[in-house]
Amino acid sequence: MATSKKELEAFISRHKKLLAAERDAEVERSSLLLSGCGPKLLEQKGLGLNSLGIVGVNVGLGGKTLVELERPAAYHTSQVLPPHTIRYGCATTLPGDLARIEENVSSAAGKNKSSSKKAGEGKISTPQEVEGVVYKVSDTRIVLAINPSDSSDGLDLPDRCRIVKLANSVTYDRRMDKALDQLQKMVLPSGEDDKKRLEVTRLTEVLLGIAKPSPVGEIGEIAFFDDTLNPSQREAVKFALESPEIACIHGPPGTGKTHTLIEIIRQLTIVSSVNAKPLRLLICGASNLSVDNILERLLALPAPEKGDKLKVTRVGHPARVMSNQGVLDSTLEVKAGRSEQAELARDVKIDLQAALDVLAGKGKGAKGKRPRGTERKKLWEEVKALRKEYRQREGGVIQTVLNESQVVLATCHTSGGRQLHNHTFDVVIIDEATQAVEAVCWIPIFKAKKLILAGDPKQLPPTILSLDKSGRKLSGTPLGNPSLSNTKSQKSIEQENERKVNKRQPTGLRPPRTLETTIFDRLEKMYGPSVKRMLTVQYRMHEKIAEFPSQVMYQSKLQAHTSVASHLLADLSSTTPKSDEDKADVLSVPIVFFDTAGCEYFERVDGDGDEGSRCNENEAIVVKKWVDTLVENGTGAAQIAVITPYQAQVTFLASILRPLYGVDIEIGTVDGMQGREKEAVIISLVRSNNTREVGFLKEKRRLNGKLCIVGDSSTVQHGSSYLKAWMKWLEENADVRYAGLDD
Ligand SMILES: Nc1ncnc2c1ncn2[C@@H]1O[C@H](COP(=O)(O)OP(=O)(O)OP(=O)(O)O)[C@@H](O)[C@H]1O
Repeated sequence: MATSKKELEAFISRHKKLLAAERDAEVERSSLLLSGCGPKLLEQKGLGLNSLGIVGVNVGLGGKTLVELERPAAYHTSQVLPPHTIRYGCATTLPGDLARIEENVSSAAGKNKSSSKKAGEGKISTPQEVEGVVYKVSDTRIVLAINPSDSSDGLDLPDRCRIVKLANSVTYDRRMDKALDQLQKMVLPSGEDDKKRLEVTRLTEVLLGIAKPSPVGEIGEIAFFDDTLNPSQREAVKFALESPEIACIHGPPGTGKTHTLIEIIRQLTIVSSVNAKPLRLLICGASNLSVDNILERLLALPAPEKGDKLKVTRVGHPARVMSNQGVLDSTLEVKAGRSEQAELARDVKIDLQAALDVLAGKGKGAKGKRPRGTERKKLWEEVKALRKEYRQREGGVIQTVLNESQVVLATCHTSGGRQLHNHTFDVVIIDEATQAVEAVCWIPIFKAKKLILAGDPKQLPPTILSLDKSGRKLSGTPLGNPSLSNTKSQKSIEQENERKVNKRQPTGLRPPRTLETTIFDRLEKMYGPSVKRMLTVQYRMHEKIAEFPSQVMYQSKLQAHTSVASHLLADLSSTTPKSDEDKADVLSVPIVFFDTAGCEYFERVDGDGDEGSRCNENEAIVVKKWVDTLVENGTGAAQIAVITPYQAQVTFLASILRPLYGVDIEIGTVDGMQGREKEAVIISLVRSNNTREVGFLKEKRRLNGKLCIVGDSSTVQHGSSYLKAWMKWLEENADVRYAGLDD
């Protein structure tokens, strides 16, 4: 099926076009928001933070200037930052949002100011404004990294400032474009120079259909480290070890995808019948969270009986604010800081910090006065020279740490940074590959000979903004999975899925229709089911709860492990039924459906709901009654989570539940949930919505006890065919109850 030159061209140019469209959409969205809103509204929308003070200007890795901001007590009663969306990492694996520090001015003035400039344009607008990438965020502090070159003519920040989010990193980030350029030069060299510089690996050829995957090598029996692995996990490990170039691991929620990856990592890093020498691995994830998840599990492994503990280094910033110490100690930054060579760099850093302090008016006897004029210029010259020296010394330390690391972990995007520039690896593993756009996956792929992808193509694809004129994703596919977007019954969805799987003929290299087509999807289409192994035992839900998703999305292949298959709330030692009736009706039923059809519980659009956020108060009251019943029967509030698709409903539910149950009970939208394990989950559907995914399925937590759905089957079934089928299934399989509030 060797891919033709024309097909390669079409594939790469389509990717470039889609990325450019995505960037335009992001810039347009940011500019619209910034020009249309004053500071107060921006803060309310989570796009700005007002009245901040600068608490530090420090030097970070790479000699970057790190500006730290907090809410000074003088302007605020609470130091805690209000809710906001300014992030230092996002779903598409980028490093952090682009934000601007500017003077805190009144609403009207701020509005004009913001509108004067488009997001992502230029760097420093006036001496009072500076743009940077969000480097770290905690509850009380936000840190921006300003590029050395951007601050080289002097940082002169206002005393009272604010931050506005200019854009997600997609807007300004070029690493993905660079990866596509590199791919193009590799496979479509325009001259001898390209040919000489960029050697095409067998892996690249296989990924693009230029060459077929090499035959799988038989490796015989494997001595597994983890003897609790189930047969599908063992098979996935074996497949990943014996595949010469690519292996995809399909892990539906709770099937132990991470568990399996950890075994693969352990196997690859030892000498065995498969590897004559321990291999060097690059482990990437679509998000910082996914990378940290693997890192935490690797750190928790027992020390090996013989030999050294695995040398693991995390490049980039751990996502969790409360990251455990082990995670922080594994970061390149901390490791580099602790090495002996670091002493040398440290001296320069101290001088550099001192010079920056003088510039910020914090020098000895400066009393807050910043040097001006020629003195300032001279100091900046000094800072520049010190920075250069620091970078060189620090570079040496970093390379030493990385050269000694057998396993390096980073987001796909971060793996394209300067620190890993000349590093190569035997294997690259990309976790949550179904939530990353293909271009970002290529960044680490260039560094390796073999690729292992893990993910679940049935869960939400990467978030894409670019829409065509008719409001559809660029271009072609309506929102969601095409197979689910027409009205079909559950049976026909199942049959169609079955047919698709059986009939699927491998295809050649096709240009993607949208950025939602991930590399995982594409390889499956290109090479058929033989390119992947699926994990088929889930450890999170009662078998009845998992039945519908298993049938519709996983061809009924998903089974519940015996530890969860029949687990009910009644099995918990903490639950104490009020009566035999409650024991049977409340604690021993896996799925309850409060169908509000006919009750006329109308939803309403939230007051300032420009995003059309909706709320259904009566439905919320049904939820509350059920929470009350669960708690009366001994279920702890901390064991309960309430999920709903709409922020307005979250707010209303919180207003009636928090006064009674405090912060223990978790209430949130599917995306915003914390991921703690819960025994009982309640879903408030509010109305028909077009998510093709039923919220609880995306849950990262254990949901083994009980699921309760509150919704109007007659409205909801007008949503996607998936929801329609789910409603039907619930009517037939759940314990359907009348949701009237007459009493
Ligand atoms: N072989 C196994 N034996 C016992 N428990 C297991 C096994 N595999 C996985 N589990 C348990 O299943 C749960 C899910 O595992 P894990 O977090 O690895 O899954 P995952 O597929 O990565 O999850 P996610 O849905 O978050 O992607 C965990 O509680 C884990 O301990």
